[in-house]
Amino acid sequence: MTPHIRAGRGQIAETVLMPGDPLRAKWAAETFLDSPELVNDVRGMLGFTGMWRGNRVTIHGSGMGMPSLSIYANELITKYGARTLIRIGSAGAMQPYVKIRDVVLAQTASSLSTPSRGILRDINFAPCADFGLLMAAYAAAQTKANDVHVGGIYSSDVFYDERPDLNEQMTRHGILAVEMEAAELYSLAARHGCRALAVLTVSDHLLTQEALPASDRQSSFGDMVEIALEAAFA
Ligand SMILES: O=P(O)(O)O[C@H]1O[C@H](CO)[C@@H](O)[C@H]1O
Ligand SMILES: O=c1cc[nH]c(=O)[nH]1
Repeated sequence: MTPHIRAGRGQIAETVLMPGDPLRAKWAAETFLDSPELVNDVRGMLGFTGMWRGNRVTIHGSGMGMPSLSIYANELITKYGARTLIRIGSAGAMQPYVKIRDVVLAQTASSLSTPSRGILRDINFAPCADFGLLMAAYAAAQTKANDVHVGGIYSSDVFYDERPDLNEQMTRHGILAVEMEAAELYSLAARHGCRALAVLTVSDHLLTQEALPASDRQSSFGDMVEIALEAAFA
């Protein structure tokens, strides 16, 4: 047990999928895992452990934003022995050729800052995905219906950004999409020698202002979950 996770030590798998939304964790566990067991509900943050094709997997919410993800990822890694952490999140497209429901594999995650900044200080660390997971996810994505893009994303501290110039620079520098957790996940994984990847589904478009409803973000991003599971156990 930790301050934020009530699971016993053996109840968390070495492979953890992390959506921001706890109800996406519930939907994904009930849809894709055999015999999913609820292992956490502290503060309403849901975690489930079950089996996928004979492999043990935990699907645990991260909450929104890097400080929240940092709490759960730290505890999952240091107290429960998680070794492979794959974020399954929604994102806002920042390029005209990236469409709603496309999948984005985050090769790198730029940010203005992360919770790890306190440790890294003046180091302009470049958080990046595990290459093996990235390659396996790209291969898995070729078998799915939606288009896949691989490249840099932007992990923002805010959803409602009042600096349009910032998004313009991200778009100008080829950033594919914005979300709010991957940079800290990659930094933590690097520090603890774990594998990490963010597999994202485009739910919003910053250039066209399209946006999917909350119900779709919660329970319709199946390709992303399958890609994450296939990559984890490739
Ligand atoms: O859908 P999730 O995984 O929560 O991810 C995205 O959605 C939230 C904002 O709506 C942020 O957490 C952002 O990163
Ligand atoms: O952080 C996020 C997530 C989804 N859509 C956005 O526009 N931003």
